[in-house]
Amino acid sequence: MRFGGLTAVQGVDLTVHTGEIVGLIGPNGAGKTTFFNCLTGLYTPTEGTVAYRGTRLSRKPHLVTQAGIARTFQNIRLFANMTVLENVLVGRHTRTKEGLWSALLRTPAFTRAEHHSTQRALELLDFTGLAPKSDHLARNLPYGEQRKLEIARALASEPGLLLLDEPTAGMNPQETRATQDLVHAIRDHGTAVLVIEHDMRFIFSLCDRVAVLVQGRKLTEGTPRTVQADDRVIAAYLGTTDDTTPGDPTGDTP
Ligand SMILES: Nc1ncnc2c1ncn2[C@@H]1O[C@H](COP(=O)(O)OP(=O)(O)OP(=O)(O)O)[C@@H](O)[C@H]1O
Repeated sequence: MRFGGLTAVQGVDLTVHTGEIVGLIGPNGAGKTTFFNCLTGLYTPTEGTVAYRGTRLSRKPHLVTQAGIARTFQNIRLFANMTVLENVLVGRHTRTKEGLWSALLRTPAFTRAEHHSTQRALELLDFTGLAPKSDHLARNLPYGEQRKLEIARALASEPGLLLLDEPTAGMNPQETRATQDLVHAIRDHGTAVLVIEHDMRFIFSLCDRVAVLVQGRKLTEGTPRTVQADDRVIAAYLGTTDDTTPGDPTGDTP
């Protein structure tokens, strides 16, 4: 993926298996979010294709969601003036087949689908611990619960792969621990998880595997223990690789 003269992501190949949590780490500007944006159709890669379960993915975000990939964003993107339940229901739209006319005419098929969606959304609120706040406006939730709601909304599309972009950013240690438990529970329910995060303690205790991006390329991939012990990873974070790190054109260590 190129932006003018800058190659933000190049030749990154990453497999996430069902029942696995994979971490994607790398210094600021390494291309992590760009990689997510290429996967989810927000960016059209200047070269290459994106495939999921052997099928080439559409470049339209809602079709990517329909194909089974859901995501959360670095900056929370909730419908602030809608309730918690309504936010999750919005996440169901790619899983409901009823069209505009059946909605306007409130056909029996539409009513059944609506009932099923509400049931499923309530189950997800239970699962994420937000059920007692289902009728609260999203904007009135504390920060940690807003992040949880984003995850619940993403899960509403019943993804096979969930992409989490910095899910613990701005959280206190208690909220971070709760998020870790939630991600484990999601994995245990059979959803593959790929997570970007700067909190290394969180990533190394959460993930089964970790991939490291540096200047848009995959530097290495392995178990948390292997990656933690890799001198090249430490050098990349400190900006002491042979190449200068992005955002540090002098190559000076911070
Ligand atoms: N829409 C865009 N237009 C131009 N350049 C972009 C765009 N999006 C990302 N970039 C550039 O691509 C590079 C990778 O950015 P990206 O946000 O993917 O990195 P990141 O690893 O997610 O960083 P961070 O950890 O700081 O969020 C950066 O140099 C960034 O400035």
